[in-house]
Amino acid sequence: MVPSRSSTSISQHHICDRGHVDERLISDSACLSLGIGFSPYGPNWRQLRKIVNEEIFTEKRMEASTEIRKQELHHMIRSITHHVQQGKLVTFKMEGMAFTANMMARLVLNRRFTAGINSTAEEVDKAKHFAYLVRELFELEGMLVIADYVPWLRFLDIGGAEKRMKALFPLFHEFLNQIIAEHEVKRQKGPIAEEDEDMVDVLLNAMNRKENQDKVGDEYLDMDNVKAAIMDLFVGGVDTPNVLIEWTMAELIRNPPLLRKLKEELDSVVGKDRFVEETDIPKLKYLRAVVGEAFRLHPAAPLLAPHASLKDSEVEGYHFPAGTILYINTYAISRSPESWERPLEFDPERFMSGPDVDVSGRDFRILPFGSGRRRCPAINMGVLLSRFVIASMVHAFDWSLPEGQIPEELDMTEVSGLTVPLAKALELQAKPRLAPYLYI
Ligand code: HEM
Repeated sequence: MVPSRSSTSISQHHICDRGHVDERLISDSACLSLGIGFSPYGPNWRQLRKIVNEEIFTEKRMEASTEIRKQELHHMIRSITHHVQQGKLVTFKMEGMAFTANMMARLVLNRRFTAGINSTAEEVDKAKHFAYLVRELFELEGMLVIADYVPWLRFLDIGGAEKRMKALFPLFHEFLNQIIAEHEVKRQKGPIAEEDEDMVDVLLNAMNRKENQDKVGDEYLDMDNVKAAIMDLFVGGVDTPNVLIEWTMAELIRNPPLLRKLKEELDSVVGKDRFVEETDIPKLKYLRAVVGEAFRLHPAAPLLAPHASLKDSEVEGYHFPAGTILYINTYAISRSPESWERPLEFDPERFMSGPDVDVSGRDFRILPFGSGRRRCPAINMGVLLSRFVIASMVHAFDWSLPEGQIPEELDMTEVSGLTVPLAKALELQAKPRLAPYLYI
């Protein structure tokens, strides 16, 4: 699909929604097709999306979760400091993953993903099991499966993805049942203040509302919808920000003058006696330009999620029969020389004059979160997290490549999948650069 005008047409005429679901993902479990991300357009999706838009990703809840993001970021800084003290390299992806997974797990499920130093043996076991489930799901989602392209070869299960999915889904169901049971126990003890509700509570409230109970058939949201939505929200929020964050760091390491400029901005706005706060971000114009440029050059999900035409349609002379699977190549769009000067160059200066880069789906030259009604519902959170992590990392540590490696030769090879991370995980040396008492 060619850049801007086609995307505009598709979005405006609403011909394009999620019609197709990855066959592997739903074949052995109704789970994903009943949630948000992979479900086809219909009453269930409309209701879940309304809850997500109007009750989950609201400004009020974003504000209420500030402390969770701050605490988890400080965990990340402490974990990196620990590596430094042991003379180890920092694998940026692993630290980022622990941050996003713990933060999302707390927001969605009210529990951490990794165990802390004071955790009991039972908590450690639970955290390990949870980590296993999520890693296995990410790996399977990213696998290239021949049968998705040549369906009649499915019976061969080349690569074994289907067998692994079959083994994984019962474990996921069991895990989700436990989470729901824990929430039910908590909820029976009495009403929960709005600011203490996690996303599971919000979904359970919606399911239990009289308005929903009175509905029938596809209109009715049941426990399977709630479980599928829990998975979507957790999984949707862990990998994508992490991929973007690792790419941004790689670009900064490869371009030392840009890294220096960002550090100078951070020092002048934040100083050296405290860590970055989310409230600093509006004053950090260069930071916003750096992250915007990373969204342009490295969209985490380059083909978005698969879309499909809902009816026979004509767009700019191309005919799309109903049911055509459409992949929107946002990677090609944001690297198109028709839209951008020097499109392959990482140059935050392009966003330094004028308003901030718009990644909300209105500027069809840059669509890291998609566009139209199936665009990411968590754009504000995704942008905020990416800016907050990059600002904090660049401000709290001096970063350099391991001995003998030079920035210009950093391996920027990509690996393909649902998301596109660096093929070789970024490994860096870190040195704390702020007042020493902050790292204790
Ligand atoms: C940098 C961060 C993020 C990026 C780049 C990103 C990107 C995307 C993209 C490209 C899509 C598909 C859009 C389409 O197919 O048109 C999507 C959908 C979705 N994202 Fe995000 N996302 C991010 C953060 C998050 C977070 C933090 C959450 C949850 C807490 C989340 C939850 C979802 C969900 C539920 C959908 C499915 C929406 C639907 O089909 O109606 N995302 N995201």
